[in-house]
Amino acid sequence: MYFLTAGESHGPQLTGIIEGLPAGLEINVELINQALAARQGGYGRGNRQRIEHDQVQIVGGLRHGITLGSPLALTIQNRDHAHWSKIMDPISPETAENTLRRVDRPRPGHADLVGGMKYRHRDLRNVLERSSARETAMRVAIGSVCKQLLNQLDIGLIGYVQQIGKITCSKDFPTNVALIEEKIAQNDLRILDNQQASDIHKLIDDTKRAGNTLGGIIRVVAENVPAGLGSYISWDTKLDAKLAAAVMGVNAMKGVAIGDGFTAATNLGSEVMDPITWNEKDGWSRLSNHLGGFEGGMTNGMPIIVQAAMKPIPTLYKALQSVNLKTREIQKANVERSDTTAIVPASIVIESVVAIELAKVITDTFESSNMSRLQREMADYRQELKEY
Ligand SMILES: Cc1cc2nc3c(=O)[nH]c(=O)nc-3n(C[C@H](O)[C@H](O)[C@H](O)COP(=O)(O)O)c2cc1C
Ligand SMILES: C=C(O[C@@H]1CC(C(=O)O)=C[C@@H](OP(=O)(O)O)[C@H]1O)C(=O)O
Repeated sequence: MYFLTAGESHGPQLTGIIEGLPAGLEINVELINQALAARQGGYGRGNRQRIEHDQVQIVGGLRHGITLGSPLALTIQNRDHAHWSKIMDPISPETAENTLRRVDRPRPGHADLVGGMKYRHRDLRNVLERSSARETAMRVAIGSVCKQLLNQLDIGLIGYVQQIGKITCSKDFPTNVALIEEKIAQNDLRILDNQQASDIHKLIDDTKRAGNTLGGIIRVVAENVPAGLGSYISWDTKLDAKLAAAVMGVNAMKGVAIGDGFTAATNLGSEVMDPITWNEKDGWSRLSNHLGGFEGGMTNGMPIIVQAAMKPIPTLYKALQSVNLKTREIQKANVERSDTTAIVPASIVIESVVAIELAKVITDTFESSNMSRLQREMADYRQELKEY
């Protein structure tokens, strides 16, 4: 299975294609739209989200709500395009008015300067339109399709916010997906400990007032994943490596950890390895899960735990120093309308890319041209693991 996205932030639409989904997979479009709405939400977002009302259209690969096994094609309209139709016209030549509105003061921390240098763009809009995290809306739509596939194989997963700026949002980290869903539904920060919400709202408000931005840490948990997905055989078959690449592929991510991650490096072996146990009913298991569900690049049957560190948003309303591309004068960086923090939507994006990687490894591992056959194969495999 693989996927591709296309589309600019203020272009007409986002487009996505997923190839390699089994035929016979029931897709609930409402669930995709719910995930898209969740990605638009969260405290700390900028005004763009008041304009957009993300809804997916499925324009290929689906008939009567059931996949055909052909490529699934999805689109999401950019409502804001209506205000940018001249500047973002795909066909007509650039107008004189547009030339005056070129972006020429690159923002530190965004793709502007290096993207301009590499592709030799003189209008940095040609870079920022695609480097914008607007594209993550499509990854969430694709992720929701993959999550539905996983759910139909009894695998659950959820992403939530663990830390915002310097505030740690919970001391306990449960692995029960239903429990996490229940807790994060109680606030607009996707945090477990609702009592912290007002402190965090204040932190975001103060940061916004100061023209500054915040990052944070996201945690994703996947439960009931069978052991043995991925392989130790070669470096590029390790599933933890693929997850790390997918997570780092999300805009603004600066770190990925599996399980205890960097903390494992400072602890003793006895505090990090997860002792093995067995019982008749459940088969093989572990007494703890410091390794986040991975050994040898393979799932080991424990919940998968992935953490992602997101840097603060690069566009600062109190802009940092930059240099004008045309005049070479030192000037303040360009300010595009921006989020103060996007840690909440990013938690849904990270959940989505983890779902995509899990769906990929499953459809690549098992015979997956038909969903009920895949379900049968997966059930047989789970039974075999139990009896090992
Ligand atoms: C959901 C989400 C929303 C974002 N919103 C903004 C934003 O409003 N302004 C901004 O400058 N960067 C925003 N970013 C971050 C930039 O897209 C990102 O920093 C930029 O593409 C450069 O890539 P890099 O940080 O991965 O190096 C957002 C990221 C995500 C995941
Ligand atoms: C459009 C989205 O996020 C955008 C991501 C983004 C960036 O630089 O990454 C910059 C902002 O773009 P704009 O200037 O158009 O408001 C965000 O709003 C979205 O998440 O749907």
